[in-house]
Amino acid sequence: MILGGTEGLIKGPYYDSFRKLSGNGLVVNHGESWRKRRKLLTKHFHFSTLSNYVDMFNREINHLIEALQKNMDQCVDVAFYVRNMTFNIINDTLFGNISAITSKESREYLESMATVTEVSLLKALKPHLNVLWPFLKLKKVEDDALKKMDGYISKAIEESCGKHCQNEIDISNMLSLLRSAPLLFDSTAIRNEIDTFIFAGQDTTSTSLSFILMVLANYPKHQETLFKEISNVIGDRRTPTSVDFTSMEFLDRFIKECLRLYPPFIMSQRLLLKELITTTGYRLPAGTIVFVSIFDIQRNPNLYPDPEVFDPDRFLMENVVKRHPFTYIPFSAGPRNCIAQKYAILTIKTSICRILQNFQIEPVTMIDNIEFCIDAMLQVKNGIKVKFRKR
Ligand code: HEM
Repeated sequence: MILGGTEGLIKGPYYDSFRKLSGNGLVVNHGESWRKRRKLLTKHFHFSTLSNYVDMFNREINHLIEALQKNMDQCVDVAFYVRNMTFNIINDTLFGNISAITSKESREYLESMATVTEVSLLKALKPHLNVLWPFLKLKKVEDDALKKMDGYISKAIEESCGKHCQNEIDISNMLSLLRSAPLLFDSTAIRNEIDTFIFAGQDTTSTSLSFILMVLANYPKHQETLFKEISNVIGDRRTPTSVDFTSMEFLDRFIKECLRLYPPFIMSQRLLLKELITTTGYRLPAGTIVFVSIFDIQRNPNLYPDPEVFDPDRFLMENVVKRHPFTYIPFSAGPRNCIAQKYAILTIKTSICRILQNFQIEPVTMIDNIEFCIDAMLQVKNGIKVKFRKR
């Protein structure tokens, strides 16, 4: 009722501190402004646009593979490599192919975003800090990081416009799409939306990929099954296309089971504008703040027996039909679900195929020993480490 209905369309106060990062971008916006923007931006993630992305994904994944080859047989902290790749992919998606940005500037942007996210999370968890904020040293740290991010976005927008914005609207270039609707997006709104998409898309995808690599390393039998499926479908060709994925049934179930156990975005929060009475008779008055714990729902033993056991068969069709669709919500569900779900899954599938075509993965971080820690995304204490061996 909360995710699927209209009562829970507004995000709760937990999100307020993230407004510094993304203003009134799509994640925190609401009402008519959100509806109109969502409608326009949905075009960008239409299936026909998505298939064009696979070439770009493959190009960026080549760089990841080169970097991993240099570190073969060593203990590798996967987040570092994967984050760079997902950041470059999102940049290409937002700005088209631009070259003026150096890898140092990208790294600084990522570091600044991590600082601002950390500070925002701190303020969300300790709201009293907002009152003291102007007097704290952390304010300067936050302001400096925001300034660096702004400089980066300005430079990227300037180059992208010079290269791509003079012609007709190109819906596969998000900046061009945003600029095509000046009444909806003035220059501040454009920057807010760009920050939103980097913020919403970067860490979520890289966190998912890091956990998937950890799972692959820990379950060699599943890794082999997946490799055989990839070899059967792609054969001798080097790079997958979006059509190939329609025949990779195990890959699909494997990723779903990973996102069930390790959803990067662990909790959503909503503010109820109207009273809501649940089917079991609870009365939630208007103004109630509702936490929806994605992590707990997906590990609820009543919905998933032996929830901690990794079993991709849970996503065989005959098992899926027995569950309510909202028992599996790594991308949330209902009108405010993830706008880029198909895009993210395509990024993940392309990356996993290419990585397994090149490497065997061995565990360093053992699943039985991991400890989760609180962050904006699901995280493991001490990071996720694996070894890549030549296949
Ligand atoms: C595996 C990767 C991803 C996961 C697990 C994920 C998960 C989610 C979830 C759970 C929400 C709902 C948040 C809430 O209730 O507050 C959401 C919303 C959103 N996501 Fe994703 N996401 C992923 C990738 C991406 C990517 C790659 C992008 C952009 C390129 C993106 C853009 C957004 C946006 C803009 C929203 C807000 C939609 C709205 O409220 O209308 N996400 N995502």
